[in-house]
Amino acid sequence: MKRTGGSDAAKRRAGEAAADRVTDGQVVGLGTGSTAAHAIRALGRAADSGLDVRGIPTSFASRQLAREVGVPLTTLEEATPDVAIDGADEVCERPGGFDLVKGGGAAHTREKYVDSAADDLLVVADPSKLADPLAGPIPVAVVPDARPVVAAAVRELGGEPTLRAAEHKDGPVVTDDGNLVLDCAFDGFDPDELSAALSATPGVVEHGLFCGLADAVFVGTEDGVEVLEASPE
Ligand SMILES: O=C[C@H](O)[C@H](O)[C@H](O)COP(=O)(O)O
Repeated sequence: MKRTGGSDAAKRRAGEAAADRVTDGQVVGLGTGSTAAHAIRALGRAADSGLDVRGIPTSFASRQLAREVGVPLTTLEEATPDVAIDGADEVCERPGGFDLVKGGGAAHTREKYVDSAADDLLVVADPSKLADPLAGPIPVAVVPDARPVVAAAVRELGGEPTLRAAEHKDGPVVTDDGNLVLDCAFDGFDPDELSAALSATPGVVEHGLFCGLADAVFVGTEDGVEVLEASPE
């Protein structure tokens, strides 16, 4: 579920600090959400000042924003991202890295394959996103016809699925790829085990657990940015 606790100034500091890590000639996975949007805007300004950068968007929204602010775009067919900058709904440190819950904006399917393809994943967040342990719910994108069987499988795993409703239309949220989202609440879970079980469920397109993918987390605060680097395992 989308957490809305952090201030926009904290999100901006995180986004700008991560964008600052991008170097000339790099291809950047452009995450989705209000925090990643600040990184995209910063990359637009950097491109304007002469930085050679190309972005691979993870959603309709990040593509639109990148176009508006002047980040040149490319695709996974043409390039591999050197780095991805993406937000998160929850961040929890683990040995050797971080576990994330993503998908509050229903973009986690594209985010997962773009973030996974990047050499480095930089997460941008505010302190309200730090969690230990992860609490969820876990967004699960499903093929629309498969919703009842995926919901039954989630209940078998001990979860309670809720079809995500759209805010400004009657009916459910439909993802950029035409899928539905089940927000699945669990009363405590092991991220690796749950991730594997959800990935193995027929009808699941992608889920919002990103285990061990992130290399660093930029946490914007009211007066600066704290950078959490993945600790050695
Ligand atoms: O589907 C959306 C994404 O996973 C976002 O990166 C995540 O929800 C965080 O968004 P925000 O920075 O707006 O809190």
